[in-house]
Amino acid sequence: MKTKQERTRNFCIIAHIDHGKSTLADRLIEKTGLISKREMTSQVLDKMDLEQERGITIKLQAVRLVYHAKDGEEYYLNLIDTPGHVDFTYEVSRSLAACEGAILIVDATQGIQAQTMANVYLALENDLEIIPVINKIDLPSADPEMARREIEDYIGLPADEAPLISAKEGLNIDDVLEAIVRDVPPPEKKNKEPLRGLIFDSYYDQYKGVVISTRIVDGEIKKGTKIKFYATGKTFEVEEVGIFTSTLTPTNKLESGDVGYICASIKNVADTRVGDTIMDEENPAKEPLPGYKSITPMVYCGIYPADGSKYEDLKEALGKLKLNDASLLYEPETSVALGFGFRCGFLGLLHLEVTQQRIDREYNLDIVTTTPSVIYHVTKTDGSELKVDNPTNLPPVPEISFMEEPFVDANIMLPSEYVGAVMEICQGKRGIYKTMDYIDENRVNLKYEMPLNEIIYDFFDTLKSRTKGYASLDYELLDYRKADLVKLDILLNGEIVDALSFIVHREKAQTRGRQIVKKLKEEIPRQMFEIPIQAAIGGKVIARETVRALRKDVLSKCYGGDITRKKKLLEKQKEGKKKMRQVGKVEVPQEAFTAVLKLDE
Ligand SMILES: Nc1nc2c(ncn2[C@@H]2O[C@H](COP(=O)(O)OP(=O)(O)OP(=O)(O)O)[C@@H](O)[C@H]2O)c(=O)[nH]1
Repeated sequence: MKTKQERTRNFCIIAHIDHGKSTLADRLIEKTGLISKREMTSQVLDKMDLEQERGITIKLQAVRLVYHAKDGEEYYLNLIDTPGHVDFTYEVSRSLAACEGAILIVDATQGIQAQTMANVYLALENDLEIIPVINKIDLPSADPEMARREIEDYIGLPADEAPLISAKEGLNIDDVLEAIVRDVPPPEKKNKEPLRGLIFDSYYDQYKGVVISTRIVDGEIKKGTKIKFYATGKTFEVEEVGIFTSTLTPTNKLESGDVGYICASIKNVADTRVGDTIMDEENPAKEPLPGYKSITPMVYCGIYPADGSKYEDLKEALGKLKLNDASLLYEPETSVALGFGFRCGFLGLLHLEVTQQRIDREYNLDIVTTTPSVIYHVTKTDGSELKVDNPTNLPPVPEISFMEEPFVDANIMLPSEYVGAVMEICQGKRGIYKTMDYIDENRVNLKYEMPLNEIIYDFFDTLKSRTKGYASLDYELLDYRKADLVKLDILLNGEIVDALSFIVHREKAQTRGRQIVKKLKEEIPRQMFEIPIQAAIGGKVIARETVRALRKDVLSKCYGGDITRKKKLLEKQKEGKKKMRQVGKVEVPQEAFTAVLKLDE
């Protein structure tokens, strides 16, 4: 009879988006009988509504499965879910650090994609045993041989015995479970050492306070243990420990090798940083677990209530979102054009979009967001340095000695026929070509170094549309580089609209300026007076359009006509007005603030 620890496997599933991670997780859960098929709503692991709708995994979750293997033993399989998007790379890496093995799903119709590789590298960095699995073999266009070849040739993993499965139809799922038992090493047991637990996730629960997901690496933890978090230095007394089944199930203790949860009346998720080490306050380990990083947002924008009187509601909504999202930053800011609002920091564009949608949907608030910005490093002529995430805070030009912008390493995987088109896009975005390798005879991996501020303007959408959706992208921050950057202001009726200013490379300022004034002309309705729309750099106008004045009284059409029609027209106008922002004398529709983000290059 094997010990409990010999019968434990900690693993996660890694894949490119949409290759079937959540679907396979569901099948594994179903097969091991944790939840009966009838009870199962689809995709248990993706708990948040929005995640289900967008088909992406945002919050990490873990679950313990009990599997009766063919060798007659009963195994405890701890499945740790990982978020599936580039914005959450650090969280993925910490989840992987909680495991000994990873199932690598490759879609048999698509082969290896950018995030397949990004995830493989993360798994290798964490010394995980990788088990390749080829999914979607039920589809007529599936080519399992191609997927196998790519796994062997490009990743360098033997794939002869890779299970060929259909997660959707539940085909060959047993092969995956057996491979986990056979190939993933059991956790090392180090019960005698002082406690060290890795935090790989946490969320706020109304009744229990913060619930921490942890992998106990050394020692043990139980109710009453006084714990200390290494990075934040905060101390708490443990109230409950347990494991994740379909709910939280309390246990007496968690010990070395276990994956489970801890509650300790913690009020603030920011005290429980992903990657931090849980220690025993009375018997602290000498060193924390490796790999802790405090993550900083890369993309910033202003968020304002569309209706100024809803400021307090927006504040409350952000506060609640922050309860479960330690990486969301916000602080009050004011804008001349938009009034009172918040400057918010995000891990990336997807994180921004998801937050925007949650405010809209869960809190039913109409918001206006300003142009997203990256963080620029500015060195002033007096030698001082500052970081600027809001164009409005850029010092006057004569005070700036030079500016630096963040660059990323971008990996783009695509069918070779689109190489020309993609190179053109990258070059247009100031990309610097590095290498091109063949994944197989039809697909290539292109590497570029690119300014992050170009990626946040529509790069991903352009890439997808020019490659019929076949290109996949992954990027990570590389360094900061000097660049000739300028602040582009937009003036309406001669006044700068601060919410529309942004920082751009000088070479692109002219084109962008022209595009924006043109777009704004389409968005801004004619008013009683003529409205000049100008783009300017440091007071010098580089582009201009004019919205001509309304000449006729709109109501004149109905003059003497029937009164209901007139009323309707007035009501319609009133409704239209609600969505308008008053900027100086000019009424600007809310959409205008975001329309400038979607410019065709
Ligand atoms: N035909 C077929 N479709 C599948 C199979 N597995 C998954 N799918 C479909 O592929 C799509 C993506 O599957 P998910 O499981 O949501 O993918 P995912 O990798 O979890 O995606 P993220 O959570 O965004 O990372 C869904 O529409 C699934 O129904 C399969 O074996 N066969």
